[in-house]
Amino acid sequence: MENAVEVRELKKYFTTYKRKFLRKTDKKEFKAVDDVNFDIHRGEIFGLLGPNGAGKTTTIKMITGLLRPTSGSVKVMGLDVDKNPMEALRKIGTVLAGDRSIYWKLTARENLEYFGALYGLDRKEAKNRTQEILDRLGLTEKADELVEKFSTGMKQKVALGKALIPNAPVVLLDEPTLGLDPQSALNLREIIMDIKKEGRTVLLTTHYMEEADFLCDRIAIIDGGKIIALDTPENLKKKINEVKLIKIEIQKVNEKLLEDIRNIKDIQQVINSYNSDKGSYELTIHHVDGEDIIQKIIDVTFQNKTRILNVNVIEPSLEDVFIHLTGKSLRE
Ligand SMILES: Nc1ncnc2c1ncn2[C@@H]1O[C@H](COP(=O)(O)OP(=O)(O)OP(=O)(O)O)[C@@H](O)[C@H]1O
Repeated sequence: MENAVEVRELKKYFTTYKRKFLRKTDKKEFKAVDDVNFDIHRGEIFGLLGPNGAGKTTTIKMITGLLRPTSGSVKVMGLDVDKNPMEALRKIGTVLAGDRSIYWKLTARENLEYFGALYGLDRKEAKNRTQEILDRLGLTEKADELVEKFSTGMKQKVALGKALIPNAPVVLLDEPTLGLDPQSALNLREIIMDIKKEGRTVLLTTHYMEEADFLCDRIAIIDGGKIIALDTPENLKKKINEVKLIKIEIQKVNEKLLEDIRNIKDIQQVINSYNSDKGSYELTIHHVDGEDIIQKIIDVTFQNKTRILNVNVIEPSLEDVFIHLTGKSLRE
């Protein structure tokens, strides 16, 4: 068996109702996950990326058995999650995004020992593994303090400890570094690399492209409930090699200016974002090597009475690949 996780023709349709005066009207079917297929190889770090509402959480919940699919199947280490839920779930350690399932009124040690018992470890094993994990996460000194007194980074580490306690072959981490300061995020990324070094498989969702680029062996990009690309970060970047990128920083922006730039020949996409540190706008412009393209952008901007503060020709990053494929920024 080569694959740690196999997802086949997975679908989750939700029925939604538009309410009118408390009466249910307008029944609609919403396809949150729509025929998703992928394999996660043993020992790899696999990233699942997508804009808000793309279907990541719904997919993950079906992999961990928290949600039943409308149709399709998920196998974890060869075990069908629907047919053998208990056995399959013993193969996955999980941290869900914004996971409040660690107990703030317990200490870090009590939390991990408790979850160890839930995963069926005997008392001695739970104690030993707890100590091992506390050491590894650098939490030993604070192990006997209440989690409620911990910083966000430390709470996140305890949550990661919860995913590690069952010593499962697959570890599922949903946004593990969300809201962490750079040092804590770096620290957590090193721990994720260590999990891989032990030969375990990691499924990771993240909003940080650089993190996905650095950590993941392969990445699936999901949008509108469908996988729209799946490859190594390098290959994904190669896919938009023919696309050139220009970033311009401008003082102000309006719809007409954006429209005028979009109408320039050979320009494919214009993404506008506000840089609150600088108080200026940044346009990322995707084009296919048009002639005098920078001059044309400058002319149009000038005609719209806007000052250009900076122009840069840049190499595509994974974030640009993502924008190119989905038309959206990951942090929109
Ligand atoms: N119980 C539900 N009933 C109806 N619609 C739902 C339900 N759960 C999720 N959805 C919808 O399914 C879509 C996918 O949601 P999901 O939470 O999987 O997205 P996501 O990719 O995890 O997004 P985010 O990055 O914002 O967490 C969304 O449009 C959401 O509103």
